Amino acid sequence: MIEVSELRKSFGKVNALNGLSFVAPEGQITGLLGPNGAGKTTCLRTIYGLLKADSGHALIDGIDTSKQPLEARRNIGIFPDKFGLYERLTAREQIAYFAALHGFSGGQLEQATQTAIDRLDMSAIADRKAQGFSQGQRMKVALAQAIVHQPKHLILDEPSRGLDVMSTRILRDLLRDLRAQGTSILFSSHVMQEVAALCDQVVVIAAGKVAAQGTTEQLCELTGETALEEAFVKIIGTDEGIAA
Ligand SMILES: Nc1ncnc2c1ncn2[C@@H]1O[C@H](COP(=O)(O)OP(=O)(O)OP(=O)(O)O)[C@@H](O)[C@H]1O
Repeated sequence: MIEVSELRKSFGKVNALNGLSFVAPEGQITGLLGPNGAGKTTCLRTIYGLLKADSGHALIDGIDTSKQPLEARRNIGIFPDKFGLYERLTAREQIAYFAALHGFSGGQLEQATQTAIDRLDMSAIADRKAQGFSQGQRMKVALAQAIVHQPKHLILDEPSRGLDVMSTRILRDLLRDLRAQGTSILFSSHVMQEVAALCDQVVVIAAGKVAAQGTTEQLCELTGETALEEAFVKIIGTDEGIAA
C-alpha cells in the first residue's frame, strides 16, 4: 500500500503540495488526475524519495520514504517524469543495469531482463544502442527498467506520453496484469481516456490537495455528470491543462 498523509511542500512562494492525503491500495490502479501545476509530479517525487516534504508523510507498506529511503525503494518500481538513457548502451544493457542495481546477477539477471523485454514487446530493439531511439522506444526502456525487479508497487509519472496506439495498449495490458498480481499502481495523468479506461480509483488533485476521490462512476455521480471529463471540469472549476 502507498499512503500519503498531509503532505506539504513549497518552492519559495509556490505551495506545490497543500496537505495532500490519499491511499493507493494493493491490487488497484490509482490515477492521480490534475491540471498542469496541480502537484502530481511533486507528490510522486516525494513518494519515491527524490524530494523531501516540508511536513507530512509518504509511506510504502508503512515505511516512511524520508526516514528509510532504501528500504522503502526496494519494493517500488519508478517511472519518473524525466529519465536519461546511456546512449552507448543497448536497451538490454540498460535494463540489465537496473536489475543489477536491485541485486540480480548471473542467470537470474539475464532472465529478469528478458522477461521485461518480452512483456513490453521490445525484442526488435533490445540489442540496439539507445542512440537514435525514438521517444516511444526510450519510454519502453524506462518502463522495462521500472518493472525488471517485479516490484510490489509501481509509480508512474505520465507513462503514456510519446507512446503510439500499440505501445499504449501494451502499457495498459501490462498495468492490468500487474494489478491482477496484487501490485499497487499509482500513476499520474492528465489524459481523461487513459484514467477512465484503467483506474479503479481516481484521485483528483488541484492546487496541491485532493479535490475529490472515488471511482469514475462515483465522481460522475457526485457531480451529476455522465462523463469523467465533465465531472473533472466541475470538480476543479476549469478545463485548463487537461487532455481528452
Ligand atoms: N523545483 C521546483 N522549483 C520551483 N517550483 C516548482 C518546482 N517543482 C515544481 N514547482 C512548482 O510546483 C507546482 C506543482 O508542480 P508539479 O510539477 O508537481 O505539477 P504537475 O501536477 O506535475 O504539473 P504538470 O501536469 O504540468 O506536469 C507548480 O506550480 C510548479 O511550477
